[in-house]
Amino acid sequence: MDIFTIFPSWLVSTALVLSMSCMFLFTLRSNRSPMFVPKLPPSPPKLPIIGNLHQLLGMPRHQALWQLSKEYGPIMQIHIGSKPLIVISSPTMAKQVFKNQDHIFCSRPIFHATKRLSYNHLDIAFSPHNNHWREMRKILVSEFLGPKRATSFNHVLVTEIKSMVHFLSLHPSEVAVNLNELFLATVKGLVCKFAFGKSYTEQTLKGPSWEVMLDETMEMLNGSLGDYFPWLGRFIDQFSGWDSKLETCFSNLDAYIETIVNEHQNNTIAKLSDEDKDFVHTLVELSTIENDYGYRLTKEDVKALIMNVFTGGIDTTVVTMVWAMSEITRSARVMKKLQSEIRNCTGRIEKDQKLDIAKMTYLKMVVKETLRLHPPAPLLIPRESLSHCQIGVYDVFPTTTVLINGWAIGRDPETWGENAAEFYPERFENLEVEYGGRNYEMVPFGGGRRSCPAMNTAPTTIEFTIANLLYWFDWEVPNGVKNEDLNMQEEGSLVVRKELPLYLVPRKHMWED
Ligand code: HEM
Repeated sequence: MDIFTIFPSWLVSTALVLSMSCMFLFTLRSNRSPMFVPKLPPSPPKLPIIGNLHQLLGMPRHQALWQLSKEYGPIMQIHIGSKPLIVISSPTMAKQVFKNQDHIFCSRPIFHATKRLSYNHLDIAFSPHNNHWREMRKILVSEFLGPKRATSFNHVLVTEIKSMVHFLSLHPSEVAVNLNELFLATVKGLVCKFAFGKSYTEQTLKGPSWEVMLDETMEMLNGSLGDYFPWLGRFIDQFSGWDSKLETCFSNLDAYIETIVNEHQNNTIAKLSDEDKDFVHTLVELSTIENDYGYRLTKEDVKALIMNVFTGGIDTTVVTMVWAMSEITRSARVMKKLQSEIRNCTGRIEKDQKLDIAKMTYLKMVVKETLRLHPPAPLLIPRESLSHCQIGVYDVFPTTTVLINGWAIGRDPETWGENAAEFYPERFENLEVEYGGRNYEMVPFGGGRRSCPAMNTAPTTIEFTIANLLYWFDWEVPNGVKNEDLNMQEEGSLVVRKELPLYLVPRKHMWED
C-alpha cells in the first residue's frame, strides 16, 4: 500500500510542495545568516535539579565563587536550581557591567523577601529600574546624604562618638570590650538620631529588640529556596516555616517603622524650623504637599525609604569598623603608624574638642584597605539585565541575574600584585584608586547608577570613629592571645561579618608631659 491510498493525492502533493518550499526557504535563510548559536560563559559542571549549589556549600558564597572563577574565568555562568546566574570576578568585566553597559545592568532581580520587606519594591535598593526608583533615590541623596544636611550630620556624629569615648573611659581597666556591640549601638544611635530624630531603642509594641529585628531582616534578605527552585522550593518555604518567618519579620519591622512615621506625623511639622526637621519630617512633608520632585510620596513610600536606611546604613558600617579595628590590631606596624599620625595631627586636646581628620592621609588609606579586603557586601546587591547583550565575547540574555564578586575583585593579583591578600595600606600611596573609580579595581560600594548613594559619606563616619578610638586609647587582644593571631574567619551571605565578635582591651592613652 502506498501513501496515496491513505491520504488523498492533492493533500500529499500539497504537503510535499510545502515542505520543499520550507526546506528551500530554510536553506536560503541559513545561507544568508547562520542560525543564532549563543556563546555562553564557561560553566562548572552542574548536577540535575540543584545545578551548582553543591559547589557553593561549606564556605561563604563569595569565597566559593572566587575558587570557581580561578578555574572558569572572570565571567562564568552557574545555576542555582533552575536559575542561571552570571558571576563577574575581575575589574575588566566589572567595567563592562558598571560603565559600558550600565543601562542594561541597572535593574534588580525579584526575590520573595526583598519584595515583601521593601513594601513591594517601593524602596531604592531592591526596586527594579523604573521612574519610582529614580525619584526615591533623588530624595535620599538630596534630603538625607547631601550637603543640605551635612552640618546636622556632623553634629550628631560628634555627639555619638563622644559618648562612645566616654563609655570606654569609664570601662573597668583590663576588661575586654565587645566592639561589635559597641559599634552597633553607636552606629544605630547615629543613623536613628540623624534620620529619625531620636534613637528609637525601645520597640514600643511587643516584639523583638531592634538588634534581633535587624539581624532577622538581614537574614531574610539572603533569600530562600523558593527563589531558585520555583515549585519544590515554594513548597519547602511554606512547610519549613520560612514564609511565616518572613511575615513575622515584616510585621515586626513594619510596626517599628510605623511608630516612627506616626510620631512624625503627629508633630506639627509646620512649626519646626528647617534645622529641627529630621529626614522623616521631610519625607512626611513630601507626602502632604506637591513637592519639587513632582512626586507625592505615599506612607508606604516613606516606610520603604526608612527600611533602606535601617538595613543599608547600619550593618555595613558596623561590619567595616570591626574589620578595620581587627586589621589594625593585628599589625603592630600599622597601629603604631596610624596612632602617630592621628596624635601628631591633633596634638593634645581636651575631651570636649573634636578631632580634625581632614589631614589624616594614612587613616584614609587604612579604611580604604579595609574596604578592599573586606567589602561588607562582597557580592554587592544582585543585578538583572534588561536586554540581550554581550560581556566580553559572551551572550547574556534579558532577565539574567548578575553577581559581581567585589571581594574577588579587591583581591585580584593582576591588579593588586602578589601581596593582594595582605593588609598593606601603603599600597595607596602611589595609586589613585577611588571608590567606584574609573577602572573598578575595588568596588565595595558597587558602581554605575545603582552604586551606593552613601559612597562619599560612609567612609568619613568610619574614619572619624577609628581616629577617636586610636587617639584616646591603646588596644590589646585579651587572654594572652597574640595580636597577630586574631581570628579573621568570615561568616554571612548578603553582609559578611567577622565570624567571632571582636573583643579588645582599651587602655587610656597617657600623654608624656
Ligand atoms: C561602609 C558602608 C557601606 C557600604 C560598604 C555599602 C555598600 C553598598 C553596595 C555594595 C551597594 C550595592 C551597589 C551596586 O549594586 O552596585 C549599596 C547600595 C545601596 N546602599 Fe550602601 N553601603 C554602605 C552604607 C550605606 C549607607 C550609610 C546608606 C544609607 C542610607 C546606604 C544606602 C544604600 C542604598 C539605598 C543602596 C541602593 C542603591 C540603588 O540600588 O540605587 N548604604 N551599598
